[in-house]
Amino acid sequence: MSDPKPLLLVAACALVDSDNRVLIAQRPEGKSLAGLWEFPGGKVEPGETPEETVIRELYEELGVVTKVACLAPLTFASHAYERFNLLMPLFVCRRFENTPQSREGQALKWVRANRLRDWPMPPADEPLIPFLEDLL
Ligand SMILES: Nc1nc2c([nH]c(=O)n2[C@@H]2O[C@H](COP(=O)(O)OP(=O)(O)OP(=O)(O)O)[C@@H](O)[C@H]2O)c(=O)[nH]1
Repeated sequence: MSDPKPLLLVAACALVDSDNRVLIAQRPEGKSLAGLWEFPGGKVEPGETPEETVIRELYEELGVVTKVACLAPLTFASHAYERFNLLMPLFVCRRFENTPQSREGQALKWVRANRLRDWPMPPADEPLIPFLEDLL
């Protein structure tokens, strides 16, 4: 019998600009799911709240500064990947400082919610799109 699949907690954020577009980032070569477009975020480290994870990752990946009060929970993704089960809360953030810049070599794109399907995303993300379309 193989070990039960671990539950991986990842926190992600849809940054929304003044034109109601959402930021997506392309996963770089060499990582799992390379080439797919995703919402900024990452694994929740021990002792972190998901909000703290998002704030840390936005800064590390994009140089963006925000705070807990500017993160609104929108929905979550739950997806069974081959090696783990992903649970991923998705926050929305409209108030942040600094223009997002690619700090880890990832391509960035601002897209309208109703155009997100034009950009291939990980399977866990597809059910998130209607929530963003409704909101934006
Ligand atoms: N940040 C982010 N991760 C996502 C999204 N959708 C999705 O399935 N994931 C998965 O959640 C995990 C995020 O972890 P991470 O971003 O810290 O991991 P990582 O780059 O070190 O990649 P790796 O450890 O999978 O190679 C990855 O397995 C990624 O495939 C998303 O929209 N944003």
